[in-house]
Amino acid sequence: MFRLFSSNMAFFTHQIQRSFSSSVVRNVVIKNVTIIGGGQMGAGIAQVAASTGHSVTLVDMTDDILKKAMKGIQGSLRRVVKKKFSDDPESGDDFIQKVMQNVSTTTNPAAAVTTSDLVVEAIVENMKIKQDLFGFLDKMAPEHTIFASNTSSLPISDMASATSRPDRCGGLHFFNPVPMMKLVEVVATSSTSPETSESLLNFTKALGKTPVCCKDTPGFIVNRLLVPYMMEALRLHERGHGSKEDIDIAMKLGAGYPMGPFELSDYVGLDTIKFITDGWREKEPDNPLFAPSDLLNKLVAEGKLGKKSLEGFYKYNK
Ligand SMILES: C[C@H](O)CC(=O)SCCNC(=O)CCNC(=O)[C@H](O)C(C)(C)COP(=O)(O)OP(=O)(O)OC[C@H]1O[C@@H](n2cnc3c(N)ncnc32)[C@H](O)[C@@H]1OP(=O)(O)O
Ligand SMILES: NC(=O)c1ccc[n+]([C@@H]2O[C@H](COP(=O)([O-])OP(=O)(O)OC[C@H]3O[C@@H](n4cnc5c(N)ncnc54)[C@H](O)[C@@H]3O)[C@@H](O)[C@H]2O)c1
Repeated sequence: MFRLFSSNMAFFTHQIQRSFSSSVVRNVVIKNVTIIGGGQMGAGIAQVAASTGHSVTLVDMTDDILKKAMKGIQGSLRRVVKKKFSDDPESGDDFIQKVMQNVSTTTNPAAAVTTSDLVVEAIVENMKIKQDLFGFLDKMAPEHTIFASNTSSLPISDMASATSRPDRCGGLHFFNPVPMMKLVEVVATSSTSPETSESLLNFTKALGKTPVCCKDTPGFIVNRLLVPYMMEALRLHERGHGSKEDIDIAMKLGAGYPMGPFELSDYVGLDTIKFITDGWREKEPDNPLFAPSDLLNKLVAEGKLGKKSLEGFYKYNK
């Protein structure tokens, strides 16, 4: 009798746990966010999430990188409050202080995800490294945690396949500079659950951004159009058909772009542009849109990665 009772209890407890965990999974209200990678994108995402009241943990490989990221966030916030609190600088200072208090940093990703509702990875554009990270974090994060990638070009489904939660994986593709750019591409794979997509869409709206829904196709919407354009500008220059300065002026004044293609490539990072096109070319070697550029390869080999290394197509001051 007791055995029957206890086995029934075990059954009911199991059912309650299942329905509880599935309802948690269904309704993820994102409050605690872990961002992995404190480079230009990760720091920007952390800033925007913290500015909108989320509790953010920023993870990178060394304390020095994290210190630099926090300094960058503070600098960017100063630019934001200069506008937002132009006639009340004291409130601006308070705002910065509150936002900075919403961000903590660590070099320990396992500890960072234990209370996380959402993990956003913004590390190097390399599938193996991203898969290793997702596979590792999958074992550490709670069941309800959603994993999102900020990848520019890699299949989200391949990253999701490294986890036991493909239904809770998706893409959140932000644009550089994150505090200024209004768009976020929300990417669903064939395994992403509608509940996960909804949570991600609600999160982007809570950040004050405008989301668009994308399929898990190379470059989603923006990069599938923008990257071939930047590469064609490079090849046009390599053919001797225009100086980089003239091409930049032409696209700004003739097409209304805020930056020319060389300025924008430097801004994005030449290593990132190369990672993107090399990856696409591997899959479609004959597609002329993904043809390589000797000049891009040379600059990256020399460590001239654009604005972040103070030299790319152009030189920059610190
Ligand atoms: C490859 C990836 O996967 C996808 C991508 O991200 S592709 C890249 C997408 N990004 C773009 O296309 C960016 C194109 N460039 C731009 O929109 C603009 O040049 C820009 C917003 C970056 C800068 O604007 P611009 O007018 O040229 O320069 P600037 O005067 O310095 O800045 C304009 C305002 O933005 C603010 N701003 C610029 N960067 C900022 C930052 N990082 N943080 C906070 N504020 C910033 C400035 O404070 C300034 O404010 P103000 O109008 O009150 O003075
Ligand atoms: N640069 C852009 O304009 C842009 C725009 C949208 C998306 N993206 C994508 O965002 C991602 C990051 O790009 P970024 O420009 O910020 O690069 P970045 O080089 O500025 O920063 C990457 C950061 O990740 C850290 N990192 C690398 N491996 C790590 C690991 N295993 N654990 C913790 N930290 C790690 C690095 O130390 C570095 O600080 C890439 O996937 C890129 O394609 C870039």
